[in-house]
Amino acid sequence: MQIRAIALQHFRNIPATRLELSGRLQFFVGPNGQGKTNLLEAAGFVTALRSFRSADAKHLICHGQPEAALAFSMEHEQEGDTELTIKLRAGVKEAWLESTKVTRLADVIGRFPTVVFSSQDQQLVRGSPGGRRRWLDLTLSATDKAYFVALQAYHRALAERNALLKRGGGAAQLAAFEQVMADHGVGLIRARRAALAELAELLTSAYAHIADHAEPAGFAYAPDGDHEDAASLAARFAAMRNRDLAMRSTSSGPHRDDFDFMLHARQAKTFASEGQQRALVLSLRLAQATWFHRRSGVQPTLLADDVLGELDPARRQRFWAALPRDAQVLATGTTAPDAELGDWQVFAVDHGEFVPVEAKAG
Ligand SMILES: Nc1ncnc2c1ncn2[C@@H]1O[C@H](COP(=O)(O)OP(=O)(O)OP(=O)(O)O)[C@@H](O)[C@H]1O
Repeated sequence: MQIRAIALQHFRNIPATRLELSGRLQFFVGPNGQGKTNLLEAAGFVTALRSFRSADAKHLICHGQPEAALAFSMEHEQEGDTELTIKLRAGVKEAWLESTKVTRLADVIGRFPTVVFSSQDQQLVRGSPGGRRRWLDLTLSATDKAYFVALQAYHRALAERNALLKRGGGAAQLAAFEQVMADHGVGLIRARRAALAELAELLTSAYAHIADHAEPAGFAYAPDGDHEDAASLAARFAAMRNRDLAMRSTSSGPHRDDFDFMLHARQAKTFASEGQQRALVLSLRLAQATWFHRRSGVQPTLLADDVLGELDPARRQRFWAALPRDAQVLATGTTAPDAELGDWQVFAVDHGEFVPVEAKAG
């Protein structure tokens, strides 16, 4: 997939802009706080109609404006030239594919894959389980509609059970929601286990490209209760009922799953060095890109937010060499990219304005 044009209005600090993107490599250069990440954040919207850094859409609308608009023209391996338009208002998000309104997220999620490489990614290794779960759920949801549907159904039933627990609800009603959660929950556990096994192989191979030494990398999946079938998961929910009534929320289940990053069969969050953790999360994003491509046949657009600057020159070269040759890359940095890293279309970013920088002659 290649994004050929991006038009934004009142998105964060970008008043109005239309960028025509030519070729495979675009670089957005400028000092801190000018709007480089905002542009990548907008581009990332095409995958799941949401921001990769803010859960709350109201932060995305330019201060003092009632709404923001984002429009994308994309060349797509399977769908040809496609236009996607998104409008954001306080509490309201609407999207159109061509001129057809999108009514279900399931119809677009993952059709336009992007992968973000962010300087915040080390939080995936070191931070709370919620961030890792969100990453895994998005990676699976984007390539497996059944997973996305099961995840939604599980979370709907979980929300209903929690509401009932707060009201001190009866056993029969709780059991009904537990059955729905169990039916969908076992599928989530199974899919997560299989995906992490496949992603671990991709992670090890990407890590070997980026790091100085090839080291076996992977994940240790820690499901919050390992259940092979719905009956055993339902029994677990039932067994927790009294405790959950006292806590007024569902204390265990797939919504509490976690996994650790492993390097050399040791927990990366405690044993890996800063540099190893950085190489690990870059490898994770490469693995995610390969996963998307393998599953959908669509080459994701890569959004590299100030990652080149973080790497020493040797790793920068290796990272670059590890990217798929035919992937579009939108990258940001505070200094212009090295010429040897490719033939970039460069835009200077200044207070939300994007100005094409002419390529130097010769
Ligand atoms: N809703 C909003 N309305 C107006 N401006 C906003 C809004 N949200 C963020 N900003 C502004 O956007 C700017 C941040 O832009 P961005 O995060 O893209 O920076 P950047 O160019 O990537 O910088 P860095 O190199 O520091 O990462 C800040 O000046 C911030 O005040």
